[in-house]
Amino acid sequence: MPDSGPLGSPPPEQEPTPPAAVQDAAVPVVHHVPVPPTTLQFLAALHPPVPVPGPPPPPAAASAVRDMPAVPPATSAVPDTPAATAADSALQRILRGPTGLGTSSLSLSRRHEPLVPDQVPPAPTPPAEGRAVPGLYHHPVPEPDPVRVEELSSRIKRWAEDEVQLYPEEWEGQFDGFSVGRYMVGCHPDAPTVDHLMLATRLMVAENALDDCYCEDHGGSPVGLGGRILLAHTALDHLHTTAKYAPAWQESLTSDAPRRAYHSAMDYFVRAATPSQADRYRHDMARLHLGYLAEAAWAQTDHVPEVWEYLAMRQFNNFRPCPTITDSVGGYELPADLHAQPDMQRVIALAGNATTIVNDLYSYTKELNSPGRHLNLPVVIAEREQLSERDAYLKAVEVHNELMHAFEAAAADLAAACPLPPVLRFLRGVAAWVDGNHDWHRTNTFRYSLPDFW
Ligand SMILES: CC(C)=CCC/C(C)=C(/C)COP(=O)(O)OP(=O)(O)O
Ligand SMILES: [Mg+2]
Repeated sequence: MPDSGPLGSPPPEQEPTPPAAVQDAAVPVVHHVPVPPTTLQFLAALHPPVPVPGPPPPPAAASAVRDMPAVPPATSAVPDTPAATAADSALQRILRGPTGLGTSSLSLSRRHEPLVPDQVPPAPTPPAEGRAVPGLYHHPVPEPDPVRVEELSSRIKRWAEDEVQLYPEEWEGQFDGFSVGRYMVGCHPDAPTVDHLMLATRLMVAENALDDCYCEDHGGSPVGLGGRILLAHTALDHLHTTAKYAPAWQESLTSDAPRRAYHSAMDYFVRAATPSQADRYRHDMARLHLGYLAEAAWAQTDHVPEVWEYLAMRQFNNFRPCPTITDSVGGYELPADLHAQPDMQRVIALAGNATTIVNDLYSYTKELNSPGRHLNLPVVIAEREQLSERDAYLKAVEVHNELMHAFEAAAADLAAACPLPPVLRFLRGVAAWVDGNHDWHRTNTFRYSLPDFW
């Protein structure tokens, strides 16, 4: 059980205690008054200019690269097409934090209470290093709050080591290098407390533990994956069975690191979230597991899918379960019927797809150097469309950019059509997750490096 740290917050059995979320569970009716269309004029910018480190000077050869936009300017969004400009301005109008009486709790820019209220503000943290993929459409984000990052990093490590015995000593460096604290602080700027951030962070660690240990390079294999994944899934979606067989299932939940992590992280989450938020998460994890199985089936037969088939698999083997808990982490609830709307489902799918192709681009060299053939979008495009590695990679950047623009356009349309406060806040939360995810990939030079294509 982690202690609650200097915040002096209650132990996890009682925390986090977002009264709104609990109330929403009991009273699923949305009481927010619909905001008139003029809402858009009341919104403050979601993506204010943010200083980001300039890229290293491009090598002389870079000037020979045709059709590549200039390396992103040091502030604001990085547009790449005329369509981008239109979508940008629409999104910026819509995804702004509201102002005016009674709206402060809906604003991402309000962020959170200072951890130590009387402390003199520390000097601004210098931006972390790491180069963005040239030509990638993205939004730079402010440097994640270092005080929060430190607190969260230390608490998650205590959870990993003391509560779920996640890794043997020799993997500690990799755990630290993953920088999950920085990741989650950057992705959830509206989390009210570190306890709320811990919900997302435990789940993120658990999701990666299962991927590494069951599917990838920490003992994973496609052989027998279906059985292992199904049994691990019961840590999220419990087995209800007879008295004779229940104890064996219960015991299985402690039998390996992924299951210990899933079980514990879900236990905290269920106690903090509403039943429909927990069920949303289970559904998203079932999607994720389905994606792992398709990837494994193709790996077993060394099958390279067509590009669209790969994109379909990657829509399931996807970051989706992470942005879709943004309301639980923010201490409010997007009601289930609004979450289920087809337009919202499209926004979520596009956001998940853009974030996941970001991973394909940043992890490209890591995956090239791993044993066997590791599918990612550039690899599949190269194989299926008979392109050079470089041209395929650049084409994958274009695919990503189109997904990002589609996400932003769909979010803007939905915000205009349904400007309810929890919808707007959820959309802003998903957009913040998309941006934070990019920033974590860009800056995680321990894990990722870019290919030498520019
Ligand atoms: C939900 C979650 C965080 C799962 C982890 C696996 C996943 C769905 C990703 C999008 C990460 O992709 P990948 O397995 O390729 O990760 P690395 O490239 O090894 O970082
Ligand atoms: Mg990857």
